[in-house]
Amino acid sequence: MYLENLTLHNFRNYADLDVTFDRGVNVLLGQNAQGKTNLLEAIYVLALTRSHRTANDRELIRWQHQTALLKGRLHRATGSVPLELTLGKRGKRAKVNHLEQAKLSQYVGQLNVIVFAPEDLSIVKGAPSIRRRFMDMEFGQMSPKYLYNLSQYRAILKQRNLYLRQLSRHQVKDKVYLGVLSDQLAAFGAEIIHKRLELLGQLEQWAQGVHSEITQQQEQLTFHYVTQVPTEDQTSVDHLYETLQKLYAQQEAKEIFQGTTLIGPHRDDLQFSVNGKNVQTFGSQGQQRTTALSVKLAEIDLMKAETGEYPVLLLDDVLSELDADRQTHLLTAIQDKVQTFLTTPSLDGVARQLINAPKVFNVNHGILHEEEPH
Ligand SMILES: Nc1ncnc2c1ncn2[C@@H]1O[C@H](COP(=O)(O)OP(=O)(O)OP(=O)(O)O)[C@@H](O)[C@H]1O
Repeated sequence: MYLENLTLHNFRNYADLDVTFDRGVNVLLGQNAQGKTNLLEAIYVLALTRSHRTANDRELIRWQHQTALLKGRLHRATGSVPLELTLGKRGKRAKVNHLEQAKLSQYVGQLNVIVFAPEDLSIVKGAPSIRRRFMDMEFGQMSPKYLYNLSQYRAILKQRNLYLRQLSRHQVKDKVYLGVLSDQLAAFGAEIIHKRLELLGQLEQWAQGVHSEITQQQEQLTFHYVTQVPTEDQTSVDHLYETLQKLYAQQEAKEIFQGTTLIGPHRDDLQFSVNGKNVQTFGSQGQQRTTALSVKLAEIDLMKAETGEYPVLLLDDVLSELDADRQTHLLTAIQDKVQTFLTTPSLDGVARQLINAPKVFNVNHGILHEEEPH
């Protein structure tokens, strides 16, 4: 799939933008703080209805304005799909084919994007919450059911934590209601863990191939999903469900004491190892970078396998973070395959030689000027 064009109205520092993209590589060139990342963010928001940089939608609306409008025509194998998203004070509205979608989860998944920014190195070295967010954002795009289970899980988790706090403060006594919430949480939690395991298994295979190629067969990358559910109970949704139920029963006193839910996919983690050693703790900077790059490139193939089409790739200033070999690997892997948006302060060195006929835009204070093709 690729994004044919984009119209923005009062999004970040873009008052009005109307631009047509290339189906190959689009380069956004410019000094600091001109709006390069804002444009990638706009594409990400058009795809997922939320930003990868902020949880506060207000920040996305141009200062001194009340609403932001994002529109894009998406090209899919089955035809063109107009997408529209309005962000306002009272929330957001999303349209597919000019039809308003009752639920945002019905909208997400039309346009699939993968973003790769320097912060993505934190997928490897950062806190577990970053890896959970990574799994949720990527798998949510591939599976509407995953997204649905996740939103149900989060809602019940909130209720359950509130109730555990009330129990711990002796404001309520009835544990039957806690049991009901635990049951529901176990049901949605089991679905989430099961899907994560399934998709991680596939992602691992793709990532192993890429990693081995980048390191000239010197390194083998492996994934390990870290959860309190023992491996032997991870084989089916039913097993996961029963085990989670048991764990909630066993840990009840502890959870009431702490006033929070200690077990479930919101506490799980993902571990990456290179040649059997945890790369988060023992890996060199280079190994961590290669791991992050392998995982990102693997996502492209996984998304194609799951959805039938390649996603759109957003590369935010990553070239400067990668050495020449890794840059070469990245750019050759995407050539003529994936529509790519790449921000950079300058297009010198490897990139200029490797990118085949890019469409280059100069970004200047929220205005785009297309460069004449070389
Ligand atoms: N809601 C908003 N309304 C208007 N302008 C905004 C808003 N949010 C951010 N900006 C402006 O957008 C600019 C930042 O743009 P962006 O983050 O895209 O930078 P960039 O071109 O990617 O540069 P860098 O290479 O430094 O990351 C800043 O000038 C900032 O003041």
